[in-house]
Amino acid sequence: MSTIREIPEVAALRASRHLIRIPPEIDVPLTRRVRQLVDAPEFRRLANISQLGLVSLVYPAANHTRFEHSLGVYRMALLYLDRLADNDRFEAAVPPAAAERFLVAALLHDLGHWPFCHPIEDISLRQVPSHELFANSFLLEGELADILRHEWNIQPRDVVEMLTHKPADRCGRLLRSMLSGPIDVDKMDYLMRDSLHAGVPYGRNFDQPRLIQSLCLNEAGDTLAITDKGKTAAEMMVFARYVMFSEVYWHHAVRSATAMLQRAFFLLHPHLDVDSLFRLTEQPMIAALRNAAGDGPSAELLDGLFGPSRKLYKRVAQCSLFQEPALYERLARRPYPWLVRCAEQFAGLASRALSRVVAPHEILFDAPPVELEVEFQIEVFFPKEGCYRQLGDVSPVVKTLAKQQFDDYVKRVRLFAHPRLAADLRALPGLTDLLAQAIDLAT
Ligand SMILES: Cc1cn([C@H]2C[C@H](O)[C@@H](COP(=O)(O)OP(=O)(O)OP(=O)(O)O)O2)c(=O)[nH]c1=O
Repeated sequence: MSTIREIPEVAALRASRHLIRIPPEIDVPLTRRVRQLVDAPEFRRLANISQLGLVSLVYPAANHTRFEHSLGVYRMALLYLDRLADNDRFEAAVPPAAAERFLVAALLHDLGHWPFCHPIEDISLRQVPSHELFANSFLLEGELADILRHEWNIQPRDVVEMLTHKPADRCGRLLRSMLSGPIDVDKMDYLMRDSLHAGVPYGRNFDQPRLIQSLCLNEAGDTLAITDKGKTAAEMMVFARYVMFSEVYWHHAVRSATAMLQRAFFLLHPHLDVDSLFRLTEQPMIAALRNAAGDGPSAELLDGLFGPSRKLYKRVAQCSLFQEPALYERLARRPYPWLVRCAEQFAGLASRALSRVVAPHEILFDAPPVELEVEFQIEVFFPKEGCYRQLGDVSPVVKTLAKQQFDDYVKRVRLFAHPRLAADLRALPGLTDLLAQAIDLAT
């Protein structure tokens, strides 16, 4: 095999047999060695982990799995390679063997995800590994590792490196930007797929084929870029991501459910064996958490999420950076245990103000996590002028939505309370002072 187009999987893009169908009417071509990976237990596990976790409590059809998404990402990786195979600079920089490793890395990029991975990772507990690190145990040994070695002639360690390390060489940097960057194969699939299953148009409202058609290399030749033909599609993708965050991933009821799970996990984690817990699929993990909760405070939180009736905590107060910058700045990107202390202090103050017992777990503070989202920095090539410019410099939409603190626009600070308390707390005349006092006491 001497060219990218001769890679059997890229050639199979034009095949009419051995296809897996995924929504929306997309055929993913399978070669024998791809099927072997997809059928391996480490990959099958993803068929029992939902992509969006608690989002389905708000958007009931958002039940698609990491398995479906991974197949979508793999097909997207094939389309990227097929397009870039026409690019002389790409062909010169990326040998076919490296392109094959990229395909495998795209397919396996989510192997380390466990159920409800994002909310749990976001609270940054010492005992919780990153999902990228957790993937090592599924990638480096077992059936899947044997298939990589014997059927693909790929060392599992090289896939781990491609997914987790900052590469020093040009080829590595280029492939890495296709796996994790502003227009990576992951975002291209999940924005469309999450939007489709949630039943909203926002994440699908950009011209994917046009964007793929415009893929090229940046001026230095070590990162993915686009030509000016893809500029509008890229701007609309930035907007799609912004709206998906505000309407789906950071929807207030999704955040209520997220804050409930985070507090339950935080209360339980000293008694959990996280390594074996994270190997479970979704339903067994829920059962293990509820079992560990017994009749302690986390049981009520977990029951509201996973019990026979849905009882999400209600909003008592919320603000963005623009509404209340001082309050926002005090709560955003602070360590999670400190947010729990704020909630405990607020529960004490609220007990006095309402003259009834408010238990600490009945109050939840939710705020943007420490980790910031990826910035949308991408070069645009203007062939007529023969120059490259940053998309943010030629697009007011991107400048506003992506360059300047994407997180502060879409992620709010919120105070949630148990439904039996929320209305009374909202009616308290001194609520804002109570909030400020709780933060002072926790600091
Ligand atoms: C941030 C976030 C993402 N998600 C979903 C949206 C996507 O389907 C998926 C994205 O996460 P991943 O697939 O883990 O990818 P990522 O974190 O590398 O994403 P990005 O490149 O955007 O930084 O998780 C949530 O459900 N809740 C969240 O709070």
